[in-house]
Amino acid sequence: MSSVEIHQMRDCPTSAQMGAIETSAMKDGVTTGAEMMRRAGRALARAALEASGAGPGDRALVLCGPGNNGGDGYVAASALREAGLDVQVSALGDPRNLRGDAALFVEEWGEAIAPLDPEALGQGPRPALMIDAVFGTGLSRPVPDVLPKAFAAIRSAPGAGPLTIVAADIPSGIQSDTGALLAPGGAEEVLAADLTIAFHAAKPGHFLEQGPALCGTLEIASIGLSQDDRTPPLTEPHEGDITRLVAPGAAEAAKWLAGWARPEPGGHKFSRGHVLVLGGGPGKGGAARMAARAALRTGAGLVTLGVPADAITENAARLDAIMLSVVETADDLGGMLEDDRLSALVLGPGLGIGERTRAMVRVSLDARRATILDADALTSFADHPEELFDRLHEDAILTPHEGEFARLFPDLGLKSRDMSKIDAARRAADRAGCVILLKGAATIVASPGGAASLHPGLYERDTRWLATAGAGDTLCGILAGLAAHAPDGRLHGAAECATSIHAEAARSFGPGLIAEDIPDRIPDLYRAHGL
Ligand SMILES: NC(=O)C1=CN([C@@H]2O[C@H](COP(=O)(O)OP(=O)(O)OC[C@H]3O[C@@H](n4cnc5c(N)ncnc54)[C@H](O)[C@@H]3O)[C@@H](O)[C@H]2O)[C@@H](O)CC1
Ligand SMILES: [K+]
Repeated sequence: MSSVEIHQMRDCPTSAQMGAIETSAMKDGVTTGAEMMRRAGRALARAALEASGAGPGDRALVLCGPGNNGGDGYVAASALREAGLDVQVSALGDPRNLRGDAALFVEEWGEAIAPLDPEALGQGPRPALMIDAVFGTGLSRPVPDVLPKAFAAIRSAPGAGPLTIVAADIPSGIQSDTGALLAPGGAEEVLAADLTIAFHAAKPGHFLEQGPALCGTLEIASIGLSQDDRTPPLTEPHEGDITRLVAPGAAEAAKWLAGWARPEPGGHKFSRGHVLVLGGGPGKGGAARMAARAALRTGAGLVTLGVPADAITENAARLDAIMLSVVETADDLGGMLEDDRLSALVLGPGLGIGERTRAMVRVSLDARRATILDADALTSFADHPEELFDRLHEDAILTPHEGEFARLFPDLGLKSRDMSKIDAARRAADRAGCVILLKGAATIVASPGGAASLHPGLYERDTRWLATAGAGDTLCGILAGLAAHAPDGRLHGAAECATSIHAEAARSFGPGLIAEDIPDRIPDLYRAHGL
């Protein structure tokens, strides 16, 4: 199978965009619908044979739906038959109603097609492999109850060996644009695949909400559509509204990191940027110190921590290369910002919630530096988010987790949104007038105007060890370290790169990771990428 690893720069199209890509390829004579379906179904069969280890004489079951996803299933059924397996096909809906390419492959299959009947399927024997080709990108409403019932019956049918379930494009029930599971409660366990073969590109639903829990392993199969011409230059925000999938592989990461993080030859510390991290009072300094250390490790030439006078002694005892300044009030901060070599600001980690923080955010934003707002700097505006939005500008970035995001954008928060996480971040970026980095297992970076990228900390880029106290503070610091010497208006690219550095640093440490470990992994990461 011509699969590619997911950590390459790729488009991550919605269902409508996927349709448009296919239509334009057919119009341009690149391929035909039947050819795409044939490639999809054959890739599916090959992957299923490989994943299950099944061979001639083994039983295979193919569940086919009422659309083109079902068409892929009929191709796979014929291919598995050709490979010598004992294949049964079971269909949701009447296969005689299928039109176009799918109908062609029903004819090619030419054998019996049983209705999707849980009782009959539960009698066994359980197959060695099953292909789920019921719904793909066309799922538009909750799946009928018969589907999870059929999956449950097949799983518990009598049989000797294990069952491998392979999903065509996306597990049936997962909405391809949002990752939401459109199925009755409790269906997630029965509908889960061991392997998902996504066609042409990974879709948002593979990374968002319940998607990752149901996909198993994710592989991408080419179906003969050209891939490359849409990929934008590295580090530039993506024009248009196709989400960019950001998880660079080694070669791309090297170029990317060189562009963002490598010092200029003959430069000096000020040419590498000066980051100011603002911190809170005594006993509250850990988060800001971690952000500061991450900024320095990432490549800022200088980092200063600004804290109230009564927190100086404590911080001085913990810091060496990082400088300390007394910043009691917003006026003190305004004074410091007269030095225009201060190029990036971090406000939020451990800063405290309230008027002091709000005043410092106002002064920072008015100074028009690269300004990263996180944690307490966001929560301080929960009651009056418009006051924040009015001041934000294109050199500012908000880095909320879902909880902080919901405080600023209640209608776009996880519990109330009726759109994908990606579109929620896009809307928020438009409303706020700045870049939004919305954290999670899939992190979204969105800019006003629609550019959006998705960084998947999932599948082979699993970052589960990042779910630890203070990890977000180090992300702010990494971002500041890059933004400190990034050209104006390039925060989207800096945010993509920071998310990757953060994730890769965490992954390279692995089990037992705590936030303090993250900055100190960065030198190895840079060296490994030839910086
Ligand atoms: N040319 C193409 O369009 C190609 C499509 N491909 C496959 O086709 C899929 C998309 O095909 P379609 O757009 O036909 O969509 P699907 O096959 O995913 O499903 C759409 C069909 O299911 C029905 N449906 C949707 N939700 C339902 C529900 N909850 N209950 C009952 N019926 C429901 C719709 O009315 C429609 O008949 C992709 O995921 C991919 O697997 C591939 O074969 C490559 C080529
Ligand atoms: K499917």
